[in-house]
Amino acid sequence: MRFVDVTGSREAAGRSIRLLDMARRLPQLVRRSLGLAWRVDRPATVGLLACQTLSGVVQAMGLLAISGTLTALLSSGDVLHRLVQAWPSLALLAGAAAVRAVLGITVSWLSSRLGPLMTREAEQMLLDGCTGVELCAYDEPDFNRDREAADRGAQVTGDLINEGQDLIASAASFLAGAVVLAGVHPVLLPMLVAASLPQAVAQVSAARVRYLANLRSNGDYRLLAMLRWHIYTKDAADQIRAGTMAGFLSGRYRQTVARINREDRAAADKGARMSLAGAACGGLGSAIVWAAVVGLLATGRISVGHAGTAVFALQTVGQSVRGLVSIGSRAMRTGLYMDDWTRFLDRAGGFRMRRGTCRPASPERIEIEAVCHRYAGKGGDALANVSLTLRRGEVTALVGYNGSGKSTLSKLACGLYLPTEGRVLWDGTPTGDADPHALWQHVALVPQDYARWPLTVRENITLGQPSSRGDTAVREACEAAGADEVVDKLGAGLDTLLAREWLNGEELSGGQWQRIALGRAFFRQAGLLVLDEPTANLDPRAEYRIFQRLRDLARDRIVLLVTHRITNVAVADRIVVLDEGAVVQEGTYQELARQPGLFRQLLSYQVTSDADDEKQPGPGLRRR
Ligand SMILES: Nc1ncnc2c1ncn2[C@@H]1O[C@H](COP(=O)(O)OP(=O)(O)OP(=O)(O)O)[C@@H](O)[C@H]1O
Repeated sequence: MRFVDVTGSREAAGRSIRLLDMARRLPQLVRRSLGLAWRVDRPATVGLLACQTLSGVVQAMGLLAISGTLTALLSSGDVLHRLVQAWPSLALLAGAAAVRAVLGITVSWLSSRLGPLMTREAEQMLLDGCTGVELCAYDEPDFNRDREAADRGAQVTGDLINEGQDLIASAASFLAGAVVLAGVHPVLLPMLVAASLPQAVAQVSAARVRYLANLRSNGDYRLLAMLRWHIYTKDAADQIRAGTMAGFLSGRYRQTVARINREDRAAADKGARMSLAGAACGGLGSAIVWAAVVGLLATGRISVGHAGTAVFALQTVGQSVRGLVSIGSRAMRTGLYMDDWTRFLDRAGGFRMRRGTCRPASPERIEIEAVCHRYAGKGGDALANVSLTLRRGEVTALVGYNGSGKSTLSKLACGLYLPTEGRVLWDGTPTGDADPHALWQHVALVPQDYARWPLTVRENITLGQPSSRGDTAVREACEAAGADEVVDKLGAGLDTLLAREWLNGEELSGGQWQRIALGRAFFRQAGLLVLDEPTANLDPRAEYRIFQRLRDLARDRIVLLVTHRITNVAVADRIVVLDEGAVVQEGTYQELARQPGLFRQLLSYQVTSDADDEKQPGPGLRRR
């Protein structure tokens, strides 16, 4: 059981991390991190840049002060005279150190302020991106994989500001040291950079190895997240216990963790070997540079004071080159994750809603014309050549076996899916040409798996869009759905929070939740009401009330009802029977009940099972 990256495109991207590639992309990364920082907090971004620039300048001044101090101290004359001569340089040195310390603290304060803001902003942008994709995106494995990768990218966005800042600091420090070193003797700087190259190559290679290992474990990380969710949330807690599944699930978890650990260990070992080889070559290179300094001093090409300055400058430049490479490779890895995030935002996984701009009115007629629909990755059509007209004032019922395409057809009527072939027309406008949000203003949908929002009852009914009539409208909708009885028993009425796990929250039964879900559909003044198995969890009295109300509701809207309760579909003006994605019968209850066909078959099963129920006393009756 493993999630698989079908295209392998991310692995290919990971393999492309090379030193030159990194050098090319680092400025991009810094720019991108600064761009996001600018978006969330401009003064802090300006402050950061100013502090870093100042810090580099101060460091260069400090190095020059070292040169001045050493030259003064090593010159001839008595000690007091030499100290007096060295005094201004010493003061500059101390001042530079103090200013750098203050700047360092300011930089870390500003970075810690910006980092979390950037992460939250990146998450928000991702959420906005997700709500703007076509519903069919969720049926595509690639979309789900890209979305999860983008989520990880959003999480690490905040790290990039620290890494970006460290990079700028190392670059400033490198520049300061390089200027001073080049002043001491021009041969030293290129020698030092050449000596640092092996370490740079090793560090980048090690970062690539770690990123690729992480990429290979990506599917396993997703699996762990899924298992964790099922193991520790309430949803399946009863079934894990009653089904004694705990051992099986944690065994699966352990197996997956073991796979990740194996990958991690192999990457860590390989990375360490690379770093060791790089460090050995780097050490040899450094020894050559130091030997060059000694050679220059011995041959009188540089003074003792300059040699002392070279020592400090070499240390500074060496440290900053190592910093540039190690932070650079870390930033590169973060950048690859961030690439996943930006790529997702740019294309919304390739599923951004791009429909028309027509703003349809509340529909009088919905015409479904020769519609075929095929889900992603499926070999056959869920709907094949379906034609149907839904009219305001009518209740149309869809019936058929499981998987016959009823829910798919209802979602096409709502414009949630666009048909792969054929058209769905709202008063003549194809759903693909309409502004989707304007179209959904006219839709009230109770799907089979309705959401149980952890919000108050009121918000669960209004979906955060209260009407001008306030609670009166909410109460009317509750009454229509039979949810008034539920609300009356709740401690805080409409203000009750429907989330048991939170303080003062309440839990509802399955049927009570269904009444709330119906209440929210009745509250919405929408021209199309779609009820998919609206009474599956209701008791017979509540079910009776709902079906009684349907006729009233249909007076000024189109009602589409999907149900397996065949005896109840008599309420519908028209019944459409689906079988394997095709319409096989259409007519009134009386017409279809008389004709031989699937409807009569379905009806006979239900009537027989109802009659059997009547004949066979329940267990309680038998006991008596
Ligand atoms: N999101 C999806 N991705 C892929 N296939 C899907 C998806 N939703 C439904 N299907 C497939 O489409 C076909 C029709 O499903 P649909 O949910 O429309 O049937 P239904 O008649 O509503 O079934 P039921 O009575 O069980 O609710 C089924 O074969 C199902 O497997």
